[in-house]
Amino acid sequence: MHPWSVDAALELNDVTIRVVGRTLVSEADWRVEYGQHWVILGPNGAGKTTMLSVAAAVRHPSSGTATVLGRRLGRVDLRELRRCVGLVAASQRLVDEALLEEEAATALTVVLTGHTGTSAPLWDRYGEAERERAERLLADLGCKDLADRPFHVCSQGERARIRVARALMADPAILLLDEPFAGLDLPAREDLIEALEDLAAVRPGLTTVLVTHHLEEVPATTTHALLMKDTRIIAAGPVDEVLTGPNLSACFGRRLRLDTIDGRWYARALRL
Ligand SMILES: Nc1ncnc2c1ncn2[C@@H]1O[C@H](COP(=O)(O)OP(=O)(O)OP(=O)(O)O)[C@@H](O)[C@H]1O
Repeated sequence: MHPWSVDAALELNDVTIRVVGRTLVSEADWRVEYGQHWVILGPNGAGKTTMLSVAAAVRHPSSGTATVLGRRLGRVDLRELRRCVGLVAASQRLVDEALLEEEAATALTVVLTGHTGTSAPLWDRYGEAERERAERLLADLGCKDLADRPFHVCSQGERARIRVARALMADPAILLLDEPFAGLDLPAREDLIEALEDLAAVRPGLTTVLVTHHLEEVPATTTHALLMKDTRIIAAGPVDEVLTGPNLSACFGRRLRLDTIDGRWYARALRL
């Protein structure tokens, strides 16, 4: 298929993002095709979350153009566009979890609120079909048995998977995950990675973008990688071409060695 004959899931051309007196992203060119699975890596403050906020139709470029799901930011109603984008970000709660905790909402209820994009459940909007869909999504994320468990008693790892199920409830064309592994212990991290790998198999059309600091957290199903440093993209493309020792060393400013085991990536500092 010719790249110009079809809209990309995401397309940034020469995008710069400035806030008062500060540049957060400089001259970014990035194209994500439907069905691709990207990881964005880079040191603290490199601009990863800012890039994701453009993809989530939360932030406009200060200059350049950004197209999300074929719609150009600045020309469309962002709220409408945001409904087509699933976002899981600890820093940007789309759901008032405190409220749901207070009401002892179950995991299933939390997922159902993703259908209406609301903090509280709107029961008259959920029928049998939505209920079945929410149960199926919990099963897809390996949380089938949690449906009736109050969300507030679920472990951090379980909550992380329930949040992904909630984000998928609106049937987004693209799923954005900003450090979804933060605060998870090793088994919970591995469970979430496995759930994301299973998701890629079950929903081949879904496009995903994951922001993380750790190579160990990159799912084996990842197809493309983007490395950022000091507001700039320093490499972007197929994962095998981008995730290399020299590229990661340049990105993180340390001499790193990269190993792959069972399709996953591991990095450590080179010792002399
Ligand atoms: N609204 C803002 N005003 C001023 N500076 C900001 C604003 N938002 C972000 N920044 C700064 O821009 C830089 C890039 O932020 P961003 O969150 O995109 O980085 P990141 O790569 O996701 O970092 P981390 O890995 O630490 O989460 C940071 O130094 C941050 O402090």
